[in-house]
Amino acid sequence: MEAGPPGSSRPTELGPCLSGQRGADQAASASLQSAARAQLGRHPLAVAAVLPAGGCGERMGVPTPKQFCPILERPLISYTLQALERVFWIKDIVVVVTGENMEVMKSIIQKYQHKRISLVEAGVTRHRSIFNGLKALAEDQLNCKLSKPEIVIIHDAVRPFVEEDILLKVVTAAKEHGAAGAIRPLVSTVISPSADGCLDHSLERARHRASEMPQAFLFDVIYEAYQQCSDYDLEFGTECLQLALKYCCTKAKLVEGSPDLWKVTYKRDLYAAESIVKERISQEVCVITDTKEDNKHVSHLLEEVLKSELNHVKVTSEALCHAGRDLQQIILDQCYNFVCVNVMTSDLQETQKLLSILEESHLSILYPVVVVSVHFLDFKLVPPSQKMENLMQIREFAKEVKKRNIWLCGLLISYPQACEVS
Ligand SMILES: Nc1ccn([C@@H]2O[C@H](COP(=O)(O)OP(=O)(O)OP(=O)(O)O)[C@@H](O)[C@H]2O)c(=O)n1
Ligand SMILES: O=P(O)(O)OC[C@@H](O)[C@@H](O)[C@@H](O)CO
Repeated sequence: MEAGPPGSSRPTELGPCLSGQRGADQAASASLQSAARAQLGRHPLAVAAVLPAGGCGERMGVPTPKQFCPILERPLISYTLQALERVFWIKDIVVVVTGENMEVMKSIIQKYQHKRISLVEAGVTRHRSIFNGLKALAEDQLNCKLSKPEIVIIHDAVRPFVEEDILLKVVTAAKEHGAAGAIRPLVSTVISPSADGCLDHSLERARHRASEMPQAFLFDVIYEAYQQCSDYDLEFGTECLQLALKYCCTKAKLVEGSPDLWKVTYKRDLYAAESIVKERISQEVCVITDTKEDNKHVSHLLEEVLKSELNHVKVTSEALCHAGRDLQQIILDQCYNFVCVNVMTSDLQETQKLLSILEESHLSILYPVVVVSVHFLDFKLVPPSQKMENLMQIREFAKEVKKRNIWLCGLLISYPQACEVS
């Protein structure tokens, strides 16, 4: 489906979403969903989200608008979309992008299989972009699948680390108060300069807070506020909560958020975001083996060593022959790191089987999957050079699977048969 004509607010819905990827999230979200039902009332509220993503990222200092800058070779905005997609009670996600970035956005949705996304054209300021997103939800257009929600979440597309619990808190608070927004303690003290560039006064830091996102509103409140909004506010304003207060006399409920709600603004924020993503996907390692006794023995030893070396990481062992059952569950639980154990063989059959399973699972669409093909060989029995030929195949393999975001490497370990590995 094409996006609406330039400048229109007619949205477009694009792209199916990952099924497997969401398995673990469904389990995790189930408890929150029941909490949501309890807090949002017996008849689940119609909740939609508007993600302003029409900026140029001037402070980032790079040609690419920061929402499209890569984190682990995947655009930043895709992480935010994934975070919102994990929340099953958000029925529509309206992404507001400039006309020139519409095609880029559509390709991101297609490549990462995002779902429930509608695209709307941005305005020249953030408030105008948000207003365009709200119009798309307000205008009951016969040919579009969007309908006016009771509650609308507004969340900057460059705040990727948003969790379901803060979304539920601001939506629940907005249902009661008409508006709600996440806040964080100030890190620096706010001061007010005088005309001559000297300190006029400073604000008491403990009595003030930083306004973050997500924010949530009764749709009619925030839509009315934007319709009443002055051009000055649309041009220079930075705070949606203030619009609800100024134009609808609605005092937003302030909700303490987690430290992860920060906005990617400067280049350093991209590096920080990438290290957070890396840390999150490095929480589990799965040692894969076949059922040969030797392999099972070595993989068990390897598992114990990894557990002791990576004591904060969950290490599991699985036999590849149970792939249909156990490995799929491990994949659903979002393990992205695999060690494939091969004892006394340099052939890659087991590793190839694992790679096929991983490719079929689409696990690597959203995050890179790391596979280490470990080969324990007795160099006295067979000279390494002969075995190295086989293992050199792994380089060709690695080039091939890298195209599907699977990072494969090989490890050759001397494993003298004479001694028992204790
Ligand atoms: N005309 C605009 C300007 C900003 N935004 C979006 O509003 C969010 C927060 O704004 P900000 O961090 O200021 O983004 P930029 O305006 O892109 O950054 P800069 O001010 O450094 O140019 C971002 O997701 C940005 O894409 C938008 O939708 N439309
Ligand atoms: O001013 P910026 O466009 O960088 O940021 C916009 C908002 O994210 C920012 O004003 C928050 O404090 C929430 O309102």
